[in-house]
Amino acid sequence: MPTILGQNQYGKAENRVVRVTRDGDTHHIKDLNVSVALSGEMEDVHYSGSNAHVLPTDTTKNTVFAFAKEHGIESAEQFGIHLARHFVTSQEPIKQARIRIEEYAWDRIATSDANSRFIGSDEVNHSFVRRNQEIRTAQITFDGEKWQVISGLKDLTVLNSTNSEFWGYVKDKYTTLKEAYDRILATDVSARWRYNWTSDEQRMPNWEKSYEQARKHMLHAFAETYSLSLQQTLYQMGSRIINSRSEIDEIRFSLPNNHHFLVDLEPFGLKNDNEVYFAADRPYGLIEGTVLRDGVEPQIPVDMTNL
Ligand SMILES: O=c1[nH]c(=O)c2[nH]c(=O)[nH]c2[nH]1
Repeated sequence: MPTILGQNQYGKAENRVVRVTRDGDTHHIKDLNVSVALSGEMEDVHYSGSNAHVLPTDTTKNTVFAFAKEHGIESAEQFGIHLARHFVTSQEPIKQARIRIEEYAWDRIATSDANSRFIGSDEVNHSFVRRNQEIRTAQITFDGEKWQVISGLKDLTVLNSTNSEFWGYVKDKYTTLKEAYDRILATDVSARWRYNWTSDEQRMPNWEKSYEQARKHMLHAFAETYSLSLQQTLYQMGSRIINSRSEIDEIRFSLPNNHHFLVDLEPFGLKNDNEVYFAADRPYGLIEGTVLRDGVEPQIPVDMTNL
């Protein structure tokens, strides 16, 4: 049977680059995991083994580290833009570059009481503690003309200990769930949002500010929504971001419902007045959805877990 080559891409995955910027005694760090995927005129290497069009994956790795020195890392998005532009414009056979980045945030360690970090007086200039689990993500794609930037975060764990209900749902012969009028609502937010910045002609968003603001709106909407379902909360979080940030047109969420079940303490003669819960880790409800600015076409993939 004759065969032909289909979609293909190559590059170095998971380049772990840590960039220290020294401002006198005060150091700043950016900690990234950068994956490069290049595609273009790569038929020959697959069909005949000719490497004439192949920039080695080893070189793509070196470029990541060299660019960390040469350009610094202002933001994950800006760093990805430098890299994508470089690969597409410097190598004729390369027609598209996709850069995926995870960023791990670090906080400064404060050496006196906990409040000092707000005052800033006792922060150690060069000692950091990794910020819980939350990971920032960015995917930058460039085809020589058009940009697509999808930023996001994952593992942002949030919980409301009240203001959440779930009732009025469909009941069939397999339904045992009791209606809840005051429950815990908890999830690990995974979100990806797409910028409407697509060309060098447009003014580039301030990536750091935009990330902070998107995260803030998401958290505020989670906290402020009196929730009748996680689906409703998802939509509130998404629409708050779209309505507040003109540079973002689309946002997709994947929200596990981290169930907290009230423990029956009757056998011990104790009343459980919404105080003691069993935090189940699986199975979990998985609520996913996209919120779009009216009139725009969705572009974030339905299964965005690899982004
Ligand atoms: O917020 C919820 N949405 C659901 O669709 C659902 N289904 C369920 O069993 N519990 C919940 N909670």
